[in-house]
Amino acid sequence: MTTATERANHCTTRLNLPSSRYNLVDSWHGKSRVRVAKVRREGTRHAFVELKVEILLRGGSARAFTHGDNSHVVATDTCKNHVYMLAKTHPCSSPESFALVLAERFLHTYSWLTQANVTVMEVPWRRAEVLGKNHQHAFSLTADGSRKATVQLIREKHGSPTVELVSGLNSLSVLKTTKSGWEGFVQDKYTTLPETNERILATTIDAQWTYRSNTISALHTMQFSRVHDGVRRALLESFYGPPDTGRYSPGVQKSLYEMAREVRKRVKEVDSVTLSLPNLHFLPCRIPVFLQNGIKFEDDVFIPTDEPHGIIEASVGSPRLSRL
Ligand SMILES: O=c1[nH]c(=O)c2[nH]c(=O)[nH]c2[nH]1
Repeated sequence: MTTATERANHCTTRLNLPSSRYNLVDSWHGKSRVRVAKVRREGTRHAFVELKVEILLRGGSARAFTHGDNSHVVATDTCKNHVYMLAKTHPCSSPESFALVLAERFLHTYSWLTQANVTVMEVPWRRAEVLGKNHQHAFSLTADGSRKATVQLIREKHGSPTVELVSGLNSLSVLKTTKSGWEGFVQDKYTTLPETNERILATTIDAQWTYRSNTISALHTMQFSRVHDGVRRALLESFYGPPDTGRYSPGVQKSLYEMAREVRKRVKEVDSVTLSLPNLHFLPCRIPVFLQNGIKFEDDVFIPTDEPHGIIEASVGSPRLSRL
């Protein structure tokens, strides 16, 4: 679920670095893609959740790498078992809460660990609707974006552990057929793209956000599902614009900024928002057979492409977070 470089960035170095050139600098291990599903039964009405979990543990196991001494290694198989054990008692109602409790469980159980990183992705099953009614126990898989949470829990020498929680909404695909353009960009001998004030705008939103309150006790009482719904609504409503008129977008960059600002404006718990928006091009269909037959492109027939695509990313947060 994460790349090795992301994991390396994640596992901030707290080791005493060895002086020799080829010593172990840092190490961690864990289990990836642990899948678990939970049914919560409230009478005949069931709730269903499927999670994909990744665990990375740091601390105490350097000698397993350098000397083959596994005496302080929690087997990756054991890591997996903790996921199922927790699912038995935890409602699994939000990836954030599950990740937080799981990370705490590792630090609490194994005293030599200095850090537990847990990422939980929720598979987007939604309650089925039949004849306009919510079904009691049937679900369908949607392409409506999925929730993700990453918790980094660090044991401090004195006092309680510190925590960093990043929530995410991934792969939420959106499109609008007008009220989008791209003009005024650099023109030089390499430029071939014509300017336009009429085009399709399509993207797949990947959003990540951090929280203003970053203490374990504040996070334990946070209503993550309400926050998530608020973030989703802010992103979508900002991208779409009002239903009757829409809102003109002069570029993905401006849309992204407006979307992120809308999240911060509406959802008070959110601190910084990072958005990654691919620009999924729908090319005007001006193929030779159209031209030969005198058929004009009238903003009607397009050729959808997914490769290559533009990629526009930015973080929006308090001024103290700004690097620009
Ligand atoms: O909204 C856009 N932003 C860009 O940076 C860009 N670049 C491009 O070729 N088309 C677009 N569209």
